[in-house]
Amino acid sequence: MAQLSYVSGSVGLITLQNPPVNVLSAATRQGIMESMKKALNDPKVKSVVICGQNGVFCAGADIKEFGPNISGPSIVPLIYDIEVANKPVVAAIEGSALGGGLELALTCHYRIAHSKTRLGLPEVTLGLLPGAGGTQLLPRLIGIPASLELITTGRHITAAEALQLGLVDHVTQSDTVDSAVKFALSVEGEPLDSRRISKRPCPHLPDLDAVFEAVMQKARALQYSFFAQRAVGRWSMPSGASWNTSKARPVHRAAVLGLGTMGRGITVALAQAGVSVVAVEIQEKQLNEAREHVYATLERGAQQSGVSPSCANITYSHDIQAVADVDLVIEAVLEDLSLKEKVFQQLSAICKPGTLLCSNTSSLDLNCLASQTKNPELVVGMHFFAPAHVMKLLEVVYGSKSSPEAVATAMQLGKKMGKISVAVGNCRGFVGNRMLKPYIEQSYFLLEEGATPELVDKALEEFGFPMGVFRMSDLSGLDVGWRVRKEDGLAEPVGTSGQITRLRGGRRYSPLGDILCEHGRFGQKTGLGWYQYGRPGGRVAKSDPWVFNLLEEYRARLGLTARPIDQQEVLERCLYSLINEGLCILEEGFASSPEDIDVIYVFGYGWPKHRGGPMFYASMVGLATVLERLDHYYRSNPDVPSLKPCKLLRQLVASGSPPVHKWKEITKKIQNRL
Ligand SMILES: C[C@H](O)[C@H](C)C(=O)SCCNC(=O)CCNC(=O)[C@H](O)C(C)(C)COP(=O)([O-])OP(=O)([O-])OC[C@H]1O[C@@H](n2cnc3c(N)ncnc32)[C@H](O)[C@@H]1OP(=O)([O-])[O-]
Repeated sequence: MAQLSYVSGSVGLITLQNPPVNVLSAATRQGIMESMKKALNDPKVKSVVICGQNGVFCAGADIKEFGPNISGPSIVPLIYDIEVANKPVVAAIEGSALGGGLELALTCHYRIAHSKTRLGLPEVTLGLLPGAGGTQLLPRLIGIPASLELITTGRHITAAEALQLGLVDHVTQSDTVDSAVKFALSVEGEPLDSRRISKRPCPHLPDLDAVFEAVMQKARALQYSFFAQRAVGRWSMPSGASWNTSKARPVHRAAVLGLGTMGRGITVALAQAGVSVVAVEIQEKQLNEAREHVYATLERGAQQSGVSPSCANITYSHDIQAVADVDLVIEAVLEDLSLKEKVFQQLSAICKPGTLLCSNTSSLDLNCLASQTKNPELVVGMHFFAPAHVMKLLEVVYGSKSSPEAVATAMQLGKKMGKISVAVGNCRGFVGNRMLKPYIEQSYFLLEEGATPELVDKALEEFGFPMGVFRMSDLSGLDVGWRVRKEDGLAEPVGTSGQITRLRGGRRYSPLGDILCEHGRFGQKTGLGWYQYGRPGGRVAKSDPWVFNLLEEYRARLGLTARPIDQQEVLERCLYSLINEGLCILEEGFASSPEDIDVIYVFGYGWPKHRGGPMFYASMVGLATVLERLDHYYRSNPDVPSLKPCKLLRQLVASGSPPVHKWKEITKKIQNRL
């Protein structure tokens, strides 16, 4: 499970051979030990290179071996013997170097990594800590803060980040083993003491407590998120109805109406959950494309999970009558209120009594849809997030007439589909999208005042979002928001009046997004948005001089003077306005707990899990600080109501800023007064 060969005359090449990912099983450890001994005792060998077969270095200890009776040589003395070797040992790292695999590389004297390698110490995701020296070697190599972050999050890093941290000595784009052999030849005979990491003193960190506190804060956030994710299942409605007083109905057959992107994803998710699906699409071409797309997606999913595809669960039809005998319908037609109202009228007439009628709408008023039916108590929203068969979050939206049984049924179906279902009220945008509005609004205002999309996105991505607001908007499509703003009468085409106005109904408004759309810049789908992507459908965002020129002309035309804006201001204005909106939602009773809001943002909007969620983060920053900063920004932007601190925030601060799990009492008091 490890083989020694001789290359370039004096290099002993040890190849780990335990497909597919060269885990350190007993036989592999035995093979490494024997090969290393042979190489070190062979006078012809002047240096050693360790690599992995199949383009993977090593995925760590063999998890299948975990248990009381691990056989074979222990891993710790094995890798220690490498470090004390009197010939240079070079790790040729490609594919993955994870856990014990990275620890093996750390005991080598040098590390050469291919540019596509992923490295990390993921033990914490297995409930372990690195057990082969990683906790001692890593801090001595890259320092305590970076080591703590890698060990406590278990995240994988790229070769580029590893090089930047000093974790590897060289990154290659060519053949990794060749590069490592050449490197080994170049260091033969060099002194090795300075290359033995365990010999280095552990770095002294003056603010070690603060660093550990930051780690503890992440741990607290992850633990909070763990429990919040479970708390949302104990939902309640303003009427007092709740999860333990409402009985869900069984759903054996469900229909999906409208097989666009969302309808297809919902069909896949239902089929994968073992629910029999009637997939209905009136346009023949769209129906056929959907059938192929769903089949291919199920096939791919089956290959990954090893479960047989569930296509037998799905029947397709272009006739809405096909939904007559299902238990529940999920409508996913175009986001157009009048069209949806017509559909709900038809469904109410066609479906058997007791059928639940659900809409996948992302922000339209559920009460309008319910009012088109004979049984408005059977209407709820099931707001999925694209791609619907992947994203974990499901907002279950109750209208004013939705029955607790209908909510319980939708919540249970969501859970059966592998979703994290959160019950929310029927305000505009529900919870997630409603909070997104001030977040995006502030990002536009920051551009007007001097920021660039790159600066804003960098601040948000360093905070932990997978994508900053502008890259995210380019991904989801700028035309989506543009359509809503036009329907709301906000997006006036600049061409007509020639004037650019920045007030709508007495409130500050930025038409920057509208201007991009008027130029056909919808984001990735058109290849141009806040960034350029090379071609329609391109994924790699590159700065676009056109955007910088637009911002300069725009500011000049409006007499705006750009000022320096730092990352802290970006975070405060984007995140605190979002947090404030979330507190308004709590105050108005459209979410029943701060945990609901945090779970929605972590699982639906990319909020970094190690920061707990907007509400938890606000409590960590300090509610008094959030209040003070919002007051500050509102004073200088009185025409931006989303910066005005809400009553609940003031009440919480006045009550001594209690921890998140104690907010409910105060929220109830305010709601009762509403
Ligand atoms: C001492 C030390 O301090 C401590 C104590 C430790 O080291 S603890 C261990 C720490 N290491 C890990 O946590 C790494 C876990 N693995 C991965 O993250 C991924 O595998 C991968 C490396 C990124 C490749 O992903 P992939 O998508 O290309 O392939 P795959 O489908 O995932 O995996 C391909 C096949 O390899 C199996 N496999 C992968 N890693 C394994 C491991 N560490 N042990 C046993 N089997 C493993 C996996 O089950 C699958 O097998 P089968 O199902 O086909 O029979």
